Amino acid sequence: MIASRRAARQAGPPVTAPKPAPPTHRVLPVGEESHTHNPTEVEASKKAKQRRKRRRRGASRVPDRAIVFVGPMAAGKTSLGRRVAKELAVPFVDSDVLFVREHGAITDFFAAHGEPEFRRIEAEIIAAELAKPGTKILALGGGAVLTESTRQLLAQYPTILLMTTQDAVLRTANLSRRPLLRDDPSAWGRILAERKPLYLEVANVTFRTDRAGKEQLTKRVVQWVKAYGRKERANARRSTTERGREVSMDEKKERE
Ligand SMILES: Nc1ncnc2c1ncn2[C@@H]1O[C@H](COP(=O)(O)OP(=O)(O)O)[C@@H](O)[C@H]1O
Ligand SMILES: O=C(O)C1=C[C@@H](OP(=O)(O)O)[C@@H](O)[C@H](O)C1
Ligand SMILES: [Mg+2]
Repeated sequence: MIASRRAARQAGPPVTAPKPAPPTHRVLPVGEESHTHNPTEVEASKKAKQRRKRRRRGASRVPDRAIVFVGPMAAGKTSLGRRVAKELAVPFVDSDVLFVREHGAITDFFAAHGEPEFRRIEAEIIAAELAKPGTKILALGGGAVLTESTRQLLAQYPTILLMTTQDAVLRTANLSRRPLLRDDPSAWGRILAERKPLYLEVANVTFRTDRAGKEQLTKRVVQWVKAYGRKERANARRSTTERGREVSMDEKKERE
């Protein structure tokens, strides 16, 4: 054993086969590190770094809590919310998806337990999700605003209302998964009329989803979210400075 170790020391480091030269025109996947001096790869790595920096800067402008989507059934909360989350590189959560995961299909649940029980569990799911820290996009079901405790909670979160028309909904949406529309699609307008004041009460901004494509809307909503975050940060900085000034004024008075 000792002899063989000595022999190994004398033999020097193990000889390995030379590594194959890196391919010269490999396009690096986004975010992959590179330690090569190949000019193409160095350039690609620089661009990936810049992209990551931009994303970090973008994320830092976004409010540090949930950004909530509300609005009538099939207005686009789930589909647009998911796109906006992807663009901002933050998690996406849908309260209906959380409900279905725990309690099964919403239509079946309505039939077996009724709407009030659905609303009770829905409100619990939303409150629990809002209580978790961190930035995320949270899409609610269309009737979530019927619950007063949910409306009160939403006052503390940037809330985006997506609005559309019955014609657009009947053209595009799959109504079979929505128990309130399944048997009577034209109930959409009546339900909206009842809920509209509640949507307006909780919303900070409204976007129409029947007047623009998903891509354009995603960009506009992302811009709004970033602007909201910037304003909020500027206000927080201003009030900290003002508080600082108040303290120093008090100290001054005490010294006099
Ligand atoms: N501009 C748009 N923004 C969002 N959704 C749209 C738009 N145009 C059409 N749609 C379609 O409308 C439907 C909205 O469904 P969904 O996102 O589930 O709405 P909600 O979650 O508000 O009930 C989807 O089929 C979606 O593809
Ligand atoms: O408006 C409503 O009362 C409902 C809307 C649905 O969500 P979407 O608004 O995502 O369709 C879902 O929560 C449930 O079917 C009840
Ligand atoms: Mg939805």
